[in-house]
Amino acid sequence: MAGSQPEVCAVPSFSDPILVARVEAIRQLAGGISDRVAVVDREFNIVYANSSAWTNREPGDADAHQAKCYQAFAQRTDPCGACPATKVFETPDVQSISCGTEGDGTACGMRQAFPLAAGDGQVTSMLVLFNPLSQTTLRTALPVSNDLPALTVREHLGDLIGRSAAMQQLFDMIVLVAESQATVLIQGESGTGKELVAKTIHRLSDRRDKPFVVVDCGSLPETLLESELFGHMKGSFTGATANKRGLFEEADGGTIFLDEIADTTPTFQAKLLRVLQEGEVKRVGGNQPIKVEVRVVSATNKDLSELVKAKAFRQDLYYRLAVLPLFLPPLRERRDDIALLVDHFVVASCKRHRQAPRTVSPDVMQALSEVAWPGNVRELQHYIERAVVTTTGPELACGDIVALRSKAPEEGLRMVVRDAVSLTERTRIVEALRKTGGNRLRAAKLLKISRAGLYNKLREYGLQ
Ligand SMILES: Nc1ncnc2c1ncn2[C@@H]1O[C@H](COP(=O)(O)OP(=O)(O)OP(=O)(O)O)[C@@H](O)[C@H]1O
Repeated sequence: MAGSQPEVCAVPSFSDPILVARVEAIRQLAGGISDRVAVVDREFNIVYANSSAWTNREPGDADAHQAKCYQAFAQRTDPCGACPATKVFETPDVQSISCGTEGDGTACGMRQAFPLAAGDGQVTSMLVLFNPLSQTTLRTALPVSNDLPALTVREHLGDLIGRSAAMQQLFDMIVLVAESQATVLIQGESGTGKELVAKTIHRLSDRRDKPFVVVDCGSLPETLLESELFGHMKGSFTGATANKRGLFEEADGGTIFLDEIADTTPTFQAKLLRVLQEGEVKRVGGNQPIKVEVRVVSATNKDLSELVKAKAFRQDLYYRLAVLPLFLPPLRERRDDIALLVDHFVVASCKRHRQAPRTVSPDVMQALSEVAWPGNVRELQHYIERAVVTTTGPELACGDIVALRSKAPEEGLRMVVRDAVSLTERTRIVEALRKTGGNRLRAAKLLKISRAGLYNKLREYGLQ
C-alpha cells in the first residue's frame, strides 16, 4: 500500500550543493524500494521521504512538504521529548546512531540515523532508516512494552560477516546504496574490510555480471597509475609499443574500486575529477574522449575530510567521491563480531589446509575477544591461519593468547604483539630451512639476515 503513495521531496531549503547532491543521491536510491527512508533537518522538517516511509498519512492530501517528522511518523503535534537521533547534530564525528530501543525513537519507528554534512562539514540534516511497517505499527501501539520481539540480527551479508550493531547498520547501508549509481567512499583503518565492502556492494548491484576492477592507487607512481586507469596510445611514452585500454574501459558497465585514494597526486586527482564529471576518459597521449559507464567506489584508511581541510586532497573531488560515505569501525570497537569471525576463519583455514574441522574452546574464544587487534580483521584472520597451520589437535590451541588472560591488560597487549611477532618469525625460519633442505647459509640469505643472526634466532626459538 505504501508503495502506491507518492514520495515527498521538498526541494532542500539549503543551498549547499553538496547537501543537495547527497539528498538527490538518496532520493535516487530510495525512490522505489520498500525500506522506509527519510531525510530530516535540524528543525525536524522532512526534507525527503520515500513513498514507503508514509504510514497512515497521505502526503498528497496534507501540507506534507511542511510536515515535521514527529507529525508524519509519530502522529504527534509536538517534538518527541527524547529523540535519540538528534545526537547526530550534537556529537561531532558520530557516524551513526541506533534508535530502535531508546527514548522516543520507538514512537516513530526509526532504526538508525546517519549525519548528512554540508560542504563546510556542518551536520545540517540526517538520513533516517525506519523499521519495517509491521514492527513500527506494533511499537507505536505498544510504546512502553519491553516484550517486543528483538529485531533479527543478520550475521552476514554476502561474504561480509558481523553481528555487532555497527555491522548491522553497515549491512543496511550497503543494501541501500548497492542499487544506486552514486559514488561511495569507504573509510576505515587498514584491514577492517573496505575492499570486501566494495565487492559486496558490486555483487548486490545490478552490475554484478560486469567487471569489478580493483586498483591500488597508493602503490603506483602517478604516470603509471594514469596509464593503467585511462589507457595509453602507442608511442606516448618509452615502452608504449601498442595502444592499450585502461581499467576504466575494462570496467565499463561494472564497478571500479579505487583503493588508497588519499595517496594520489594533485595532477591525478584533477584528471580523475574530469572523468567523474564528464563520464569519459582520454588515453595518455590520445585526444579522443571515450565514454565509460562505471560506478566508482573508493576507499582510504586516512581521514579524507581532514586532508581536505589541510589542502592535501581536492575538496571538489572529495565531494564527488563521497556522495555516500560509509565508515568501517576498527575491530576493537565491535568485539561482538570476533567470535563469529574466528569460527568462520577456523572453518576456512582447516578446509584450505585439508585438516579435519577443529573447534575453539570457550576460554580461547574469550581470550581472542579481549585482544585489541591493531591490524583488525586481517590480523585476526592471519592469526587463526597461523594457529591452524602450526598446531594440531581437535581443539585449536592459541596458547600465546590464552596465556595472557592472567596478565595485567597492558602487559597482555604488549605480549600479544611480541608473541605474534615471534610466532611469525619462527614460522618463517622453519619454512626457510625447509625450502633450503636445512642449509643454514642459504636459509639466512632467503631470510635476508646474517648467518650469525640466524644462529642466534635458532638458539632463541630452540630450533638447533
Ligand atoms: N566482516 C568481515 N567478514 C569476513 N571477512 C572479513 C571481514 N572484514 C575483513 N575481512 C577479511 O579480512 C581481510 C582484509 O580485508 P580487506 O582487504 O577488505 O580490508 P581493507 O580495509 O581493504 O584493508 P586495506 O586498507 O589494508 O586495503 C580480507 O581477507 C577480508 O576478506
